[in-house]
Amino acid sequence: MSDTLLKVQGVETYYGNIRALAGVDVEVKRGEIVSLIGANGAGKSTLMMTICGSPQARTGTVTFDGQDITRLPTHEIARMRIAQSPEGRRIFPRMTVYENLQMGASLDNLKFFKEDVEKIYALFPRLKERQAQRGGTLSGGEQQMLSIGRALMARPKLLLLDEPSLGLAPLIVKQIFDAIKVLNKEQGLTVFLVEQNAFAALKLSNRGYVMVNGRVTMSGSGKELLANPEVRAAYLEGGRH
Ligand SMILES: Nc1ncnc2c1ncn2[C@@H]1O[C@H](COP(=O)(O)OP(=O)(O)OP(=O)(O)O)[C@@H](O)[C@H]1O
Repeated sequence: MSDTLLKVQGVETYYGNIRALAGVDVEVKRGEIVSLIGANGAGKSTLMMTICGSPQARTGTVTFDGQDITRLPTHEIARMRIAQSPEGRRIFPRMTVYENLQMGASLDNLKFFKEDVEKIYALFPRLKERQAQRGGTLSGGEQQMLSIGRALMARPKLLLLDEPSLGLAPLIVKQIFDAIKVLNKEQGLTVFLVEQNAFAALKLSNRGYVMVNGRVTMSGSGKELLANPEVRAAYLEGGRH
């Protein structure tokens, strides 16, 4: 079994005539937390969505667990156990917390359902307290916890997180990032994270990539990128750190 879980090679993704990704190479090894940072519109969400198959890459390849998934439909990619907490959380607002978690469970794993829900409640006790409450009435932080919890119900090999800290107070961001650390350390979960909060993301990550205008312009360990003067000037100076 290779160390590499996800490999993105030379990927170009278009919206009509607009090229959002201009030849992206990214690799995530088993057990790593890897972050992708960059400004608004750099192409970060497009890369997440391309990994999930919608939109598909026009050129290049996405390989997951040794298999070329570039042209697979999204539901088959999900069945390979890539789960996503998308930008904006996208929970079901009229369903309860518990029902939202049910929606994340895959038919393949129903025998683990109770155990998996309990694990998520242990990770985010707030969700247990709110289990009968409708998703749309939760706070932003609780909705983010639910979005991550729902993704975890799929028992992912790779968890994709798109801007989990967006719009949340620093204390809540810390709770969520601490939970990601626990999942990684205790369950060995591999995480690929898109963030504008570069400081929090790089601090948490083994490695990181910087994206500018649809291209990866820098990569390194979380520590190296945090210390890099260009990264500091562009993404960290004046930020919360
Ligand atoms: N559905 C779409 N149709 C057309 N263009 C799009 C679409 N989605 C994104 N784009 C364009 O693709 C580029 C990359 O957008 P993307 O959302 O991937 O960036 P991002 O780095 O995730 O930014 P943000 O942090 O603001 O979400 C932008 O120029 C954006 O305007």
